[in-house]
Amino acid sequence: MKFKNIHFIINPISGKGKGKEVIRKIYSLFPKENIKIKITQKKQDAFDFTIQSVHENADLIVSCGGDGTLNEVASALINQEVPLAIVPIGSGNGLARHLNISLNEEQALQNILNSKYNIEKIDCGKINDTYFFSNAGLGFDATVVKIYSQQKQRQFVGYLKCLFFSIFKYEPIKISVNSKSINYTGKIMMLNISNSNCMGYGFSISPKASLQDGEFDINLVEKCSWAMFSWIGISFLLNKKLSKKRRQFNSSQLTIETSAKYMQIDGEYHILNSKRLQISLIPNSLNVLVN
Ligand SMILES: Nc1ncnc2c1ncn2[C@@H]1O[C@H](COP(=O)(O)OP(=O)(O)OP(=O)(O)O)[C@@H](O)[C@H]1O
Repeated sequence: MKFKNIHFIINPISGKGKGKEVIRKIYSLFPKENIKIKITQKKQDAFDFTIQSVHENADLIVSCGGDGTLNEVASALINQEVPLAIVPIGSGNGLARHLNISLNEEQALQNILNSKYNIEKIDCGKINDTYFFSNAGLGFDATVVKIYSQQKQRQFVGYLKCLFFSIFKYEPIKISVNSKSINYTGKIMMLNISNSNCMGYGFSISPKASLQDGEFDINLVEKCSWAMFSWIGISFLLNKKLSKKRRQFNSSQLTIETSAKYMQIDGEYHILNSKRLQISLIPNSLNVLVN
């Protein structure tokens, strides 16, 4: 095995408690002298444990959890040499899918053990003081995530239900977006900023997004009727533009002024405490094991 001091950061409740099963598998697969296991108990633990692991000279840090845990571990590794590996046990797993990491936890662990992955540098995103790795959004997708975060059914069917309920809850929001490629002020249905090409569950609204191109792939959907928005939803599935209300552009820097009270960041619900969002891409800032 290539790595001699692997630290596993495990969220035991991720993916309906799959984390506990992962702990057993790690102990059965990896030599004890080469590993350290840290189990999170609450939000922020994964971030703090990762910072600690860097100081303890870990040569690989493995996030075993969903997108929330992954966001915390990766945020602590920006501009550090030590690489990140992912054992995806959440529900969406957007970044892991983009990186072609096995969604079977035992296989993902075997691939780390047998050094099947390569180390590559990827771009990361920053919104004010918060990092993101997969995608972030304001408007409709944020409403879906907000409703999803309040319910217990954390699987695809649950997600579809939230999508349906969001149609009745959602109100278009006022926004002003400024970047080198677009200046837009008006009401929107949604604004999604993608670093990776996958939002979770294999679903993508920006299939050309690359983690290594130095730019975000951005989709802005202007306020429109629900019939038109549904049509645009179909355009996302077919990967065709189909409507002038959907604008697509690339940028590495954006400034947003918004009346929105919340947004989604890597599929997690975030309350906004500022009306001004400074969004920037940090190129080649994270070392990740990829397939
Ligand atoms: N022991 C714990 N008990 C309760 N919550 C925890 C614990 N450890 C971490 N958390 C928090 O649990 C939340 C959800 O974690 P995570 O996203 O990894 O799993 P998930 O919700 O199953 O996956 P996904 O986000 O892909 O649906 C995170 O906000 C994390 O900080």
